[in-house]
Amino acid sequence: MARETTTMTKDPILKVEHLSMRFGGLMAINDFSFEAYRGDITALIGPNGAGKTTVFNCITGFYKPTMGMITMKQKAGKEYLLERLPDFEITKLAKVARTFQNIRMFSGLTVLENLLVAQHNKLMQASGYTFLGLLGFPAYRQASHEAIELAKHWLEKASLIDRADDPAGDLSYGAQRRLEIARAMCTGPELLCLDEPAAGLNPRESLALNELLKSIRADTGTSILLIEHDMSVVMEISDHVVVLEYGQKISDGTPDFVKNDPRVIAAYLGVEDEEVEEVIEQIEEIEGGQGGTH
Ligand SMILES: Nc1ncnc2c1ncn2[C@@H]1O[C@H](COP(=O)(O)OP(=O)(O)OP(=O)(O)O)[C@@H](O)[C@H]1O
Repeated sequence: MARETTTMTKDPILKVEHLSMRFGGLMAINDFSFEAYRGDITALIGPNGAGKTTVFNCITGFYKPTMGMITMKQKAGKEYLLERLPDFEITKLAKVARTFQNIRMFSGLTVLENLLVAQHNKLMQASGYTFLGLLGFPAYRQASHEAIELAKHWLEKASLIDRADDPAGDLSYGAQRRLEIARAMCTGPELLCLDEPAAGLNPRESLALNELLKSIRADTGTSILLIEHDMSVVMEISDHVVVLEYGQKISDGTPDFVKNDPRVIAAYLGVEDEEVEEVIEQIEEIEGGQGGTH
């Protein structure tokens, strides 16, 4: 497995160690370890069926791994073993939020209401888990005002403020994807996990997504972990790329390092290990040939 060493001095927010996940006779993830660094956009890539979504489901509590340890280290130093937490506590306590490959939102609620539902926990707490909200209790009124302000903030960021009162189901596909990200940001995550955020987007929507993710990284310092097939998105916005093939890590480093790694090139071309060198030689020949024409 190829690994670049320059990233090793960074501060990890997420450590996945010796993760394995078995489905009956299928070992979907086999002794997989990697780290995501604080403040980085980390991309998890690999061919279809490599195990990316399974890793995500283990991190976010949808699956309990067969083996392995997943440690989330918050900014303030507190650590959580995610494989031991139920999924709702992974969001609430560990501050890990996620979006899904298939968009999940309340399409009959307005765009703004979707972001308020995401802050339900905070509002319930302010109501003392009783009817204090109905009585206009000051602490509840304050929390409710703050929830609306936070929702508006993320609607601005996601370029959706003009659509705040429209039903979420009326938004275009690309706008729904941005709404999902805004909704996840309203839970105040330290780690935002995005499952194929660019899937089905046209080039203009893809560009808007890139800008949103880069602004989240720059303005909030939130770390982002994403699964993505669209290499233009991965190479444009990622600080760090981890590559999976058949449930095992085959490469780990910067986008430049990974895209030039022979194992990665071979995995994407679907060749056997013993053919890797041959494929690299062919690629070099082609690149050499192209170099002469520029
Ligand atoms: N719940 C499950 N039960 C049985 N097998 C599963 C389950 N979830 C995933 N798998 C299998 O585990 C392997 C990895 O699947 P996974 O969806 O994690 O891959 P992926 O890299 O996300 O693929 P894609 O890029 O196509 O979404 C596949 O062989 C898949 O069929």
